[in-house]
Amino acid sequence: AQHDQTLFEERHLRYIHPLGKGNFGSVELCRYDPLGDNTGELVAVKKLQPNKQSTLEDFKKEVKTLSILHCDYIVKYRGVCYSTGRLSMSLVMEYLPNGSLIGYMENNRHNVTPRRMLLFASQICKGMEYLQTLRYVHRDLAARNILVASESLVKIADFGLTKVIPCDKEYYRVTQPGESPIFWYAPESINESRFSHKSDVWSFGVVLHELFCYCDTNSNPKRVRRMFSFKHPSISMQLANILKNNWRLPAPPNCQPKVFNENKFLGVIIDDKKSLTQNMFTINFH
Ligand SMILES: CC(C)(Nc1nc(-c2c[nH]c3ncc(Cl)cc23)ncc1F)C(=O)NCC(F)(F)F
Repeated sequence: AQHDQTLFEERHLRYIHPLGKGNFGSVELCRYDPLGDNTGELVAVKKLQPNKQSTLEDFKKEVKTLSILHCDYIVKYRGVCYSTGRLSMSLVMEYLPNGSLIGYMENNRHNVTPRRMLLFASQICKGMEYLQTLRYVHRDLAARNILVASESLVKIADFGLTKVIPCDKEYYRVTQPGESPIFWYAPESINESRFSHKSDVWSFGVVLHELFCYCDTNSNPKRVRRMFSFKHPSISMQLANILKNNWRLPAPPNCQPKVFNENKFLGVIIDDKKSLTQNMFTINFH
């Protein structure tokens, strides 16, 4: 039978070091080295950490989701690795050495121009537009979940919270919201645990803010974010209230007027009536 490229044998998977903890699992850098001569390729391996929130079922859904996504702006699925005895499985993805957008923006602050930020934003938009055509809602769109493939390419990653919108509805209601990143949540997600393409558009607006703040957690967003970072009923109630009173994220420091003016990002309110790419293309890139 033709060799299955998506099946990784555990015995050839060499652990190198941890990459980080995502939704429902930890991701490690490994080298898949069947020849045993260190010429194998580097891969990011996500191991399921079964706990109260996450189950093998959820993990299998995440694997299934990533395996059918084929888009330049989404981290590539490489395959799965079943551990001996098939007690658990791991998700194997391409490894991008530049890491997440947060670290990249902090380390490359001086040579990332607003033009490059807009390029990154438009790529995230196209990745999200692709997800939307398949009726997927990411639910955790944030700069920490964007990977930098090169100085001119970023990719969306961490599909641990991604859900498919049922055909007869326009939104997905979450039953037991776990540790929620409420700073990135649209009002209806905070108040009713409702998620849709529109709530992804809202999160995209927060990612724009992160981008134009160079993902600098020390600027005002840090104070704002610290107010909302931990999930606490009164905190999410507070956030819901000030959003209801039309508070919005302040302009990023030294952000040009053409990008942010009158409390509107990029000259337009990120209009949740349109798809992400339409939003992006109503913004005239210079
Ligand atoms: C949970 C995990 C591991 N965290 C990190 N991944 C990588 C990291 C660096 N290179 C990578 N290549 C592939 C993948 Cl899946 C992750 C990385 N670098 C730093 C991280 F904290 C992650 O998935 N974060 C979302 C992402 F950064 F990927 F958008």
